[in-house]
Amino acid sequence: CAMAMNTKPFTVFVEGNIGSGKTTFLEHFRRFEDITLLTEPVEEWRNLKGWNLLDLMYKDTAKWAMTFQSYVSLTMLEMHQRPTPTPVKLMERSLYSARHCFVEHMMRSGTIHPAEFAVLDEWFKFIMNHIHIDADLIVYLKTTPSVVYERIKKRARSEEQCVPLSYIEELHKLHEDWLINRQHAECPAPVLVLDADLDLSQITEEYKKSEHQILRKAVDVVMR
Ligand SMILES: Cc1cc2cn([C@H]3C[C@H](O)[C@@H](CO)O3)c(=O)nc2[nH]1
Repeated sequence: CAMAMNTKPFTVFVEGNIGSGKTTFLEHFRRFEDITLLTEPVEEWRNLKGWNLLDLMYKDTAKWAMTFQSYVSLTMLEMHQRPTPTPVKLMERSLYSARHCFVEHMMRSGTIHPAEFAVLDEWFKFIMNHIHIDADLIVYLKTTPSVVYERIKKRARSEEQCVPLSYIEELHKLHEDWLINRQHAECPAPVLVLDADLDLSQITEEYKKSEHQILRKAVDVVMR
């Protein structure tokens, strides 16, 4: 059903560690015509005018992490701002996980210089204070670091093969601080936690739990 352009879509962020199954989760909703799926623009990060920023970041993190996260945040902002013709919009990750998980980790681990962190943080604060970001629900694909570490090995995305378990564990803790302990207030959306350790066969039940909640909200938005 066409969306009256004056109402905002019910916007869902799908968040979780590397290898937690976000893309698989989003693809589960591909069949619904009333939902717009915005998957992580990894291909844009892999080819910005011929430069593979993702690979550069993993290969020489100290040199390229700031540049990479700066571009990731720009692509995220573009996705947040992209007009959505459907009542529901599902996004893979967000400006919030960019700042509170990835940039935060890079600052704490000393991967980026405090001056670089300060610049990224000023951009984030400016956006938070001047641009309205829709956020109605966060689906958190909660995983155990060792489980996703094995998946990353199996998935064998070339740039990630040197990712150590310690990085996955630190990213997990930052997701928990943000989504379970709610240590950051900019994104007040409720969090639906799914057990994403489940393997593909079992996880359909978990998806059904979120599907009901998301689609019911979509009906509310359309009927508003
Ligand atoms: C918002 C955001 C997403 C994101 C992904 N990544 C990395 C993790 C994975 O290896 C790959 C695809 O998610 O990109 C990152 O380093 N920083 C990020 N920030």
